[in-house]
Amino acid sequence: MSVHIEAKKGEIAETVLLPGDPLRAKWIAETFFENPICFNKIRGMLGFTGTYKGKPISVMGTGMGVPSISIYAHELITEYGVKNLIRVGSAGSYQTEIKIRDIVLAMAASSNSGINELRFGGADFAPTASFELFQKAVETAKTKNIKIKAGNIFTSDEFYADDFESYKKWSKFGVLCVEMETAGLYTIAAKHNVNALSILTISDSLVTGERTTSAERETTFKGMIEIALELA
Ligand SMILES: O=P(O)(O)O[C@H]1O[C@H](CO)[C@@H](O)[C@H]1O
Ligand SMILES: O=c1cc[nH]c(=O)[nH]1
Repeated sequence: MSVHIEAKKGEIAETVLLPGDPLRAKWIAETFFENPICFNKIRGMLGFTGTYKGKPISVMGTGMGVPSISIYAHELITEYGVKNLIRVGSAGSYQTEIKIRDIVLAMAASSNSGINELRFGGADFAPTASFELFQKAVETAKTKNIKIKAGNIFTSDEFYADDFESYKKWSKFGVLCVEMETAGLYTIAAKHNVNALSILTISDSLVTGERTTSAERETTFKGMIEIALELA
């Protein structure tokens, strides 16, 4: 048991899928895992372990934002020996050619979060994906005939920005989409020398104003889960 997770040692697999939404974690476990068992209910942050094609795998919600995912990533790695942390999240598109329901692999995460400024005394740290997981995800998507896009994404501390137009600067520099956790996840994984990858599905577009419903965000983003499951 750690501060925020009530699982016993050995109850969490080496590979954990990490959606922000705990109900997406429940849906993933019930839809894709064989014999899922719930290992965490603390703070309603549901976590499950089961198997997929006979291999152990876990899924757990992270909550929203860098501080929340950083707490869970830290405890999963240091208390439970987790080696592969795969975020399966939703994101808002920053580019005309990145459409609703497109899947984006985050190669790196730019951010306005203060965590790394704090950590590195004002210098920049570039949080990047695990090459091994990234390569495996690209190969899996190819095999399954699932289209993906990959590149730099933006991890924001704000969902509701004061200046809506501010996204255009990032868009101009080729950043593909925005979400709220990846820079934190990649940094904690780097610190502990384990693997992390964020696989994102576009839920809305800042360019066109289109958006999916909350129900869709909870349960219908199957393509990214099908890729993530093969990374165990
Ligand atoms: O769908 P999830 O994984 O929660 O990800 C995105 O959705 C939340 C905002 O609605 C933030 O957590 C953002 O990163
Ligand atoms: O963080 C997020 C997630 C989805 N869409 C956004 O605009 N922001």
